[in-house]
Amino acid sequence: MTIVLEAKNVNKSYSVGRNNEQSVLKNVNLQLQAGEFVSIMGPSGCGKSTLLYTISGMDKMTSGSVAIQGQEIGSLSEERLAQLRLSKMGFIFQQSGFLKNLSLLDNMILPAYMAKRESRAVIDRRASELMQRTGIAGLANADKAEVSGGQLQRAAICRALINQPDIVFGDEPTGALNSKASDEVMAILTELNHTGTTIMLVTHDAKVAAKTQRVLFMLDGRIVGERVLGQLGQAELKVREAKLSSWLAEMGF
Ligand SMILES: Nc1ncnc2c1ncn2[C@@H]1O[C@H](COP(=O)(O)OP(=O)(O)OP(=O)(O)O)[C@@H](O)[C@H]1O
Repeated sequence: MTIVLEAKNVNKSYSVGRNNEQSVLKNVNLQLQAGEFVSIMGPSGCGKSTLLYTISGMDKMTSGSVAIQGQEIGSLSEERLAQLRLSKMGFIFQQSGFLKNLSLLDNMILPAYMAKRESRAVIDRRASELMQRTGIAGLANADKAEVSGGQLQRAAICRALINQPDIVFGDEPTGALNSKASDEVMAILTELNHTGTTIMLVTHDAKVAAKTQRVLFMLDGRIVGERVLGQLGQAELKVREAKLSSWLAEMGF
C-alpha cells in the first residue's frame, strides 16, 4: 500500500478576540492510502471542514506535519503549495462556488488555466470527456442559474477533475442535493474511486458515508473512532448503512 497523505500531530487554532485562541484540531493523526475512499463524520463544529482544509494545504496548520505523496507541505513556498494543490488535488464544495458571469465550461476549466501546463485544445477535450462521463454533455455554455443543483454539482466534479488529480477532497459534496441527485453524485465519485483516485469527503449523511470504504468519526477536534467498511457491493448497501448508523449511535452521534 502506498501512503498518499500522512498527517502527524496536526493542531489548528483560531484567534478569538484579542488574546484568546480556540483550538479546533487537536493532535490529529491520519493516513490516506492510495485508492482509498474515506469519509469524515461528526457533530457540527467538531472540526471536519477545518481538518479537510488543513491537510489539503488550503489552510495553514498551527503545528504538526502533513506530507502529500511524501512531500512536506509545511516546507513549501506559497507558490509551490498552490502548484501542488492544482496538480495533485481536486476540491468539491457543498456550494459550487462557480462564478456568475462565466459559463459552466469556463468555470470548470479555470484550474487548468491556473496550472498553466496544457493547451486550450487539450483542456477543452478533457472538459468535454468529463462532461460526458458525468452526464452533463450539452451544458457547456449554460449559466449556473440555468441548471439544477445536481447538474451544477456534476460540473463542480468536472472542475475538481480537470487537472487529473490524485486526491479529491469533498466538503459536503452532496449536502445541498436531494436524495436522487446525491445518489447520482456518489455513483460518479464511486466510479472515479474505482479508476484509482483517492477520495476523502466530509458528510453528515450516513447513507453517503456507507458508500465509502472507511469512516472517521470526529469529536471536539479529535478523530475518536474509525469504522472500516471495505469495498462497496450494491446489494449490501442497506446493511452497511444500518451497521454504520448503529456504530455512529454508539459513538454518540
Ligand atoms: N476562519 C475561522 N475563524 C475562526 N473560527 C473558525 C474558523 N473556521 C472555523 N472556525 C471554528 O472552528 C470550529 C470547527 O469548524 P468546522 O467548520 O471545521 O466544523 P465542522 O465540523 O465542519 O462543522 P459543520 O458540520 O457545521 O460544517 C467551529 O467552532 C468554527 O466556529
